[in-house]
Amino acid sequence: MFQVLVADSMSHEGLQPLLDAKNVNIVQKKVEEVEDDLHLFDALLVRSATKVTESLLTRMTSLKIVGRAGVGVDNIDVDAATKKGVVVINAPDGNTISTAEHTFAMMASLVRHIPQAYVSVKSKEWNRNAFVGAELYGKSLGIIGFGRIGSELAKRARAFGMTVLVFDPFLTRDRAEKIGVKGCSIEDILANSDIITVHTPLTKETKGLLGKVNIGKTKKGVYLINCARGGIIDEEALIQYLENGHVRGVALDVFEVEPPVNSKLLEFDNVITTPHLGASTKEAQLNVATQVSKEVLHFLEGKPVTSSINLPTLTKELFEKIQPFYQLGKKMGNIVSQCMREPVQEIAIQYEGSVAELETSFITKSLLAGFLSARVDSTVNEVNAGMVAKERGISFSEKISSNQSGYENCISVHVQGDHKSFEIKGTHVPNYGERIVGINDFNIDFIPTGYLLYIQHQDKPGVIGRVGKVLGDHKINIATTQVGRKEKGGEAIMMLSFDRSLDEELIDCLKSFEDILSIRTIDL
Ligand SMILES: NC(=O)c1ccc[n+]([C@@H]2O[C@H](COP(=O)([O-])OP(=O)(O)OC[C@H]3O[C@@H](n4cnc5c(N)ncnc54)[C@H](O)[C@@H]3O)[C@@H](O)[C@H]2O)c1
Ligand SMILES: O=C(O)CC[C@@H](O)C(=O)O
Repeated sequence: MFQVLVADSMSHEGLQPLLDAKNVNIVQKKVEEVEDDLHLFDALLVRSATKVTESLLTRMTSLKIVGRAGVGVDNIDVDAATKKGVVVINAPDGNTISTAEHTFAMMASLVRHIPQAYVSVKSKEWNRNAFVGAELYGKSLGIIGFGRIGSELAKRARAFGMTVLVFDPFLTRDRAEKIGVKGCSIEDILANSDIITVHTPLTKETKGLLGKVNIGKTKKGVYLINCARGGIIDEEALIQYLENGHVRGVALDVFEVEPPVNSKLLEFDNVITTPHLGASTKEAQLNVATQVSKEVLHFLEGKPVTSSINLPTLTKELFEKIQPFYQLGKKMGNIVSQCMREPVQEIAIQYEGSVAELETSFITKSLLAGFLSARVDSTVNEVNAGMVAKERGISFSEKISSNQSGYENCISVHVQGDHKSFEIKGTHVPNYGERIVGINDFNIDFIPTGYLLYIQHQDKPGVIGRVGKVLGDHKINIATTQVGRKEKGGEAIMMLSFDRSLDEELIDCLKSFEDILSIRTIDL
């Protein structure tokens, strides 16, 4: 009999697949209430309230799977779960419509002062002049993060006659055109939107995305909305811009700390809030609970799961053989993503030599995960990478070729974007490790690890020396250097590695050199 702990409140109807299963016993209690029995549970189902920490995972010694009835898994220590061999699944699209509708409701409430007017009428006032609002019609809505929720919101905004501007590193021209929105840079969104709403996950890239600098670039009188995750809009900066009147109004469903009992934001009349209600509809809760219940049951019964966000389903033996290429693939994907910072439509992977005899689809997924994780968040991995890539309109293919690389094994990747393409080659040498041996037709040889600087430059005397001098002047120690060129005096590349990351100011200084064509930092 499998023991399943449902630790947060969940739709009873949605739990029916588990309740109906003859081999499952469900306990619906908070973690604190079953502290002594934690070691008995095979599965744990949560929403966002229960924090699935490393310590909780350690105490749940029989745990095999965690099911998150919702999208964000920021309340689950996925790395710790992965290390312990615990599968984490979520319900990625069950609450999309509810959250998009909630965001829309917040937007309408914000520009028409509905919450403030409600409170006023309830206090027996009848003050029509105090709540004159604005129409949504004809306004520009900037959507940052154009995944499931962002796209659903865009459809609704267009139906209201709004101009929709969208920023998402994954948005390709094709996808934008299909949905009828305008893909643009974040700078365009900041400068031209009347209302800006964020729909990204909370990652190290999106934390504070709307902070002191970026809010300062918005139109005076802008409205801001966050129904994604607290922290994407920096609360301290937001308070400053509310105080100086730059931001006209804010709608928040989520906060850096929830509940936000001590937050100064609650003191502003033009900040409207809900207590993380985006997904709180009967429909969404039924959807997400049903999705995770079915998946958990499948998993416990030994059937495949489709929405796992951490573990690959490989046998240990096969995994050991693939492991070195798996790692190499992930790093190559990550390098490509960081070098090619523009929308990508196609990723073509070619395998040559001994690696081609292995189950390459796993390496492909690992490579995609490396590529996507540099853009999405840490929850994209080899299990869901293919699905996420397709959702983002990125096609990928793999080809097995006869070995013409000159190496015992070789993985080549060609990435095609809207305006540019990028190529990289890697190999794994037994007892020696992984090497990147080609970039865009340049032969090179470096270990993909640490902090790297990829510089394209003219092959002229003194360029390498000048770079070295500036780094030296800033007390930056170069750990390794690799250079490559195709012909004397033509285009050349440098790959430098460091023990620590380089600051923006230094990169800007290097970029200003005449013979430097481009610079990319790569953090592996
Ligand atoms: N308020 C709620 O109750 C509630 C409910 C559901 C989801 N959420 C939050 O909403 C978020 C979005 O959900 P979704 O289902 O649309 O996820 P999604 O993965 O479909 O979409 C997220 C999008 O953000 C984009 N993105 C990532 N980094 C970016 C960056 N730096 N700049 C711009 N775009 C970036 C990704 O490319 C992706 O398209 C979730 O991560 C979750 O945290 C909140
Ligand atoms: O469980 C909830 O209600 C919140 C869910 C939401 O934040 C999510 O990420 O799916």
